[in-house]
Parts: sequence; structure tokens; C-alpha cells
Amino acid sequence: MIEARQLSFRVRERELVRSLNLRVRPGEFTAILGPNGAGKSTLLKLLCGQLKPTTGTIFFAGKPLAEWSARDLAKYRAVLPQQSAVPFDFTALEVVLLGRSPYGDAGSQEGLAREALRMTDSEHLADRVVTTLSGGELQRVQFARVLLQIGWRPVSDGRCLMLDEPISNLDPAHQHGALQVARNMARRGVTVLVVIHDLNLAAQYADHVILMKEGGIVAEGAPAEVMTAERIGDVFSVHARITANPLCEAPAVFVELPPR
Ligand SMILES: Nc1ncnc2c1ncn2[C@@H]1O[C@H](COP(=O)(O)OP(=O)(O)OP(=O)(O)O)[C@@H](O)[C@H]1O
Repeated sequence: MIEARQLSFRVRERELVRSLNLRVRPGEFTAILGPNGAGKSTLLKLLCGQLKPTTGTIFFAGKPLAEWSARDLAKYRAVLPQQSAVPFDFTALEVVLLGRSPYGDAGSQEGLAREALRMTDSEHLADRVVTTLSGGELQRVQFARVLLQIGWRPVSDGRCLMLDEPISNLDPAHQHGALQVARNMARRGVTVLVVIHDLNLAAQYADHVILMKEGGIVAEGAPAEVMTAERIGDVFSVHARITANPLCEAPAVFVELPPR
């Protein structure tokens, strides 16, 4: 469970996140949506502790973030940033094993690391040097690393998986594969928070969506409640139409640019 109260982040005179209050619940897949520059990544960086808020407090499992030790925090929440630094010359398996660093047992967890790679359809990449991987392959390997960090056994402590655009480099099959894994993690009790640009995939996989604009939350709730044509049109500066997705019980969003 993640909670933020009166969260703000200011750089010089600009408020990138403005007085946000939010709760991200365990057992749910929560998607953060919004246009470029809305503050989604900044919010995620604040929530995971990478940035220090200008005002406000963040709680993990009811305890203020400032009171968590770095090691306990690393066991409680795993973060996949938009761009992860690639350790020079590491193999994919070694990168995934970095997910066990907080536990100090990477040497004995090769089997689990291979399972994490399997979950992201990347087991065949295990012995490849990561600097030679394609963008999508590397993104799947990094996803496997955070899966190993948080684990996939059912949990009752609401530990968190925080993913910033985890499917930006993936083909459609792997996009669905990664989002299915994230949803399955939520079903096992994990608090799953995902920044995502694809409105239709968000509608299909998220239990709860948070729609951001200019550093604030415009609306949040179930996808069908939040993703109205008027709201999507306003937030993204487009003409939007919403219909039923023929493949599942989710809204399907179509947009075009308004005439100039
Ligand atoms: N350190 C900084 N100094 C000044 N401006 C910043 C800083 N960090 C972020 N910004 C600005 O704050 C705004 C929000 O950035 P953020 O990365 O959170 O947006 P985002 O919603 O994740 O966008 P995108 O969809 O493009 O990834 C942007 O306009 C960005 O240029």
C-alpha cells in the first residue's frame, strides 16, 4: 500500500507535482495516465523515494518513507525506471540477479532468476551480454530483474511494484505478456503501479486509473468511469470517441487531432 498526503514537488518556480493526495491499493493494478510532461514520472520518483518532496509525506504500509531503511525499502518496493542504466558487460542473468541484492543471496538464486526471465519470455537471453540486446529484449530483462526483487509468491504485506512505461519498447504480444504478468502480481496481493501511455491497454488491464494533467490528478477510479470522451479529449487535447472493446469488457478509445 502506498499513500501520499499533500505531495508537492517544485523545481525553481515550477510546481511539477501539486498537492496530491492518493492511495495505491494492494491487490490492484493502478495505471497513471496523462500527456507528456504531466508529471507522471516525477510522481513515481517521489513515491519510490528517488526524489524528495517539497511538501507532503509518503507512507509505505502506513510507515513514513523517511523511516524505512534502504534495505527494507528495497525488499518492499521494486522500481523499473523509464531508462535503466545497463551494467557494462553483464549477462542478462547477472542483471536479473541484481534483483536479489537486498537479500544478499544472489549467488544461490539462479533458478529463480531463470524463472523470472521465463515470465518475461527472455530465458533464451540469459547468457547474452546486455549491451548487445535489442531495446525490447533489454526492457524484458529489466522487468525480470524487478520481478525477482519483489518475488511472485502471494503476499499479505502489500509490497509494491512500480513500473515507468514498462512496455514502451515491446511488440504487441510482449506488451500483453508484460501487462498480464503485472496483473497477475496484483492478483497475488502486490501493489502494482504502472505509468503507461497506451489508453486501450490501460483500460484493458488496470483496475484503477489515475489521470494526470499539469502536475495534478484530474480524475481517478475504474477505467470506464474515468475514461470519458470529454475528459480524454480535454486532458490530451484531442477529439476522442469511446466504444466497447470487442475483445473484453473495457472501454476502447479512439482519438484524432482536432481540426486546426
Ligand atoms: N529536474 C527538473 N528540472 C526542471 N524541469 C523538470 C525536471 N524534471 C522534470 N521536469 C519537467 O517536469 C515536467 C514533468 O516531467 P515528467 O517526467 O514527470 O513528465 P511525464 O508525465 O512523465 O512525461 P512523459 O510522458 O513525457 O514521460 C516536464 O515538463 C519536465 O520537463
